[in-house]
Amino acid sequence: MVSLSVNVNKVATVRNSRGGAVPSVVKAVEVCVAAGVPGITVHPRADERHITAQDVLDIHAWLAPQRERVEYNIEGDPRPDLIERVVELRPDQCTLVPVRPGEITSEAGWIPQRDRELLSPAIARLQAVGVRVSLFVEAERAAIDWAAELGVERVELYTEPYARAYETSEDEGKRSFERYVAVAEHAHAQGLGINAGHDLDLDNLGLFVTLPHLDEVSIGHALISRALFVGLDTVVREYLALCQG
Ligand SMILES: CC(=O)[C@@H](O)[C@H](O)COP(=O)(O)O
Ligand SMILES: NCC(=O)COP(=O)(O)O
Repeated sequence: MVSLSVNVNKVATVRNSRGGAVPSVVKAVEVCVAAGVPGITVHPRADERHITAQDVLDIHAWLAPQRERVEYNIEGDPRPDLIERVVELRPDQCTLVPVRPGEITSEAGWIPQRDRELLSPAIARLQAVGVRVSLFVEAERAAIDWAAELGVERVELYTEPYARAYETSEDEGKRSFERYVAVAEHAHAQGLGINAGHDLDLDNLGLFVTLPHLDEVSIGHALISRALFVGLDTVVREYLALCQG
């Protein structure tokens, strides 16, 4: 079975659009856990445009009694303050994701053979306190070899190219998926665990979860977006009932 880690960044995006505490990110985590998810993901960015340092702590505190059955995955670039926070909290997993100046969302995996001075000390520091490290990579053999060389436990395959191909047509999606299959086999042969994420949704996920050796998918944008529409009808009726007395 593939583990689902729900990324709650988007809940914080809505909250931050107005300030204050609504909607509560911890409450969203609570609902996800009550629904049965085995994982929660956050991606605290340096500018705190969604998940804040306080959210990382609050979610950690709420998850603490659940950690036997719910994994906490903190994603981000290996900037010193984030690595120190992760070392202090010791979540189950830290996914190291590159950041490009000005990006709206993640745009690519780590480029093989670059950023060793940045990645190696961060990986060593995290592993020394028992945090599993996953490296966000393109679905390419060279990226897998680079991850294996760096000694991480897992890779997270960047699935946006697959999502875009699937959007074009199911056949394109299948062709793209075959590339991921070959890369997953290669990663598994090197002893790496396999995660995947970015723009996975209810349409493209069915095929993707058949990827050999897939351990975990992390999904945020599409899942939270759909939750709005699944819930909107109920909420409008609640408000109508009050307005109509
Ligand atoms: C690594 C990855 O693909 C996702 O975590 C993505 O970066 C989500 O971050 P945003 O919510 O900031 O777009
Ligand atoms: N690691 C990917 C993730 O957490 C969620 O990505 P997305 O579903 O918001 O694109």
